[in-house]
Amino acid sequence: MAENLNLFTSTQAVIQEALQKLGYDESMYELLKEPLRMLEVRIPVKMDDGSVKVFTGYRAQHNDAVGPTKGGVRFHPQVSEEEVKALSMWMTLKAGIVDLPYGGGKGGVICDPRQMSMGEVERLSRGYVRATSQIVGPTKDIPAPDVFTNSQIMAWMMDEYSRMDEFNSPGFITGKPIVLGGSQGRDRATAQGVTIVIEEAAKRKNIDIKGARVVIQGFGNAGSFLAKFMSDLGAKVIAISDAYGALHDPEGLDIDYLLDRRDSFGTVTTLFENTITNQELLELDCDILVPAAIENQITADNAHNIQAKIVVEAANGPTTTEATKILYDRGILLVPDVLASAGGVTVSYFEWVQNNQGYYWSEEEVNEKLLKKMVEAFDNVYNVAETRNIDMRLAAYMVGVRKTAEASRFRGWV
Ligand SMILES: NC(=O)C1=CN([C@@H]2O[C@H](COP(=O)(O)OP(=O)(O)OC[C@H]3O[C@@H](n4cnc5c(N)ncnc54)[C@H](O)[C@@H]3O)[C@@H](O)[C@H]2O)C=CC1
Ligand SMILES: O=C(O)CCC(=O)C(=O)O
Repeated sequence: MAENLNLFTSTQAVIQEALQKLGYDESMYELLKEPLRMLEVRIPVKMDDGSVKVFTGYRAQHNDAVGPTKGGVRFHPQVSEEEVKALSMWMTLKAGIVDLPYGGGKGGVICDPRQMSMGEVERLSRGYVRATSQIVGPTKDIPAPDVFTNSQIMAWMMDEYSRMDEFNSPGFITGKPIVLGGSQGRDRATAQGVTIVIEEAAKRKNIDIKGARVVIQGFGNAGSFLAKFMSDLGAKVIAISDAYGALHDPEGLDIDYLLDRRDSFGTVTTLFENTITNQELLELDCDILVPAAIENQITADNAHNIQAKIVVEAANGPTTTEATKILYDRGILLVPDVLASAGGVTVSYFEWVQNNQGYYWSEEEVNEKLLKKMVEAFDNVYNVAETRNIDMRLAAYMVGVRKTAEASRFRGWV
């Protein structure tokens, strides 16, 4: 039978298993198997050549029993309704795992910002906010950056919302530039969180980070900061990649040089000739493999060939359910996305708290609070996995779904 590559239905299956293991009945699954709200919008944008292009966008709100929904907005050609739904469900799980007062939300627009001018991207970003304005807001649903969106786009979105609201609303969105109320450390928070869980996982597997061989797929916000942090800790980053190919040097790549040369979409390999493919990168001999780009990269087709001892998912959904089982059976420790990449939303929460109180923290304060949250979350999930003899993904779903399930129960929804 063909492997299930559908992110939405495969997420549903793990949520169902997690709820069963926690002792909830079928009605809880009925509530949590889909987002409570899903808005599809069409956004007309005046292009630079005078034509009008109409883009399709989405915003999914999985569950708001705990608090406002929260999650990034993705600008990518492969965005789809089902992908956005799955991403919103993963945000609920992340918020539960790091214990934030949020439910999960997520948005996306089908577009390729790499082929658009800055002006076109600005008009699209403002159009997205106008189109979704009825369901988003600082106490309803708080967007943030994701694939191919960044702090400049957050600034335009915040400005558009503030103009409509006739009020400066920094808490409407996170991942903003610091001068507009962004938090210290948000730009590197996802990678910082991934670094913390890599250190925790390495301890469990008796791997010394100093000298460990690390392979990273993706060289954008998550992947590039991670490469820097890993090489600063003395690891050898032997391969990195972007959408066009991968660079490999068994002696270790010069990360500072590559950071200097990459563009704002995380592209760098196009400057080199001796590249390998993203698929070859995943199967390289290494200690730690970090998929930090897109979904469905480790599947039943290549899971048997993964040589890493630890796989840490910085990206959302890079490993299929079947591949998760194969890696588990092979004794490879997989730290799942909903735990590993939760550093981003954690510091987004810190940003929102700072916006709400109008008092801003130092980078040391942010880092200290992030470290505490991530270590606690890792311990929690790891212990559930060990005690129950299950893989860390199922354990993370059990930890992550509980808060929303309980809040829904207390509210009398189920
Ligand atoms: N930015 C954040 O705070 C967070 C990001 N994530 C996840 O991390 C992953 C990467 O996100 P960011 O680094 O923010 O995005 P980004 O837009 O900064 O970088 C994306 C990277 O992926 C590469 N890429 C794009 N399409 C690809 C393809 N088809 N094959 C191989 N590589 C491809 C790009 O070339 C780029 O290097 C995504 O799954 C995202 O959802 C998760 C949590 C938070
Ligand atoms: O920072 C946030 O609020 C959300 C980050 C996000 O979209 C994610 O973790 O996938």
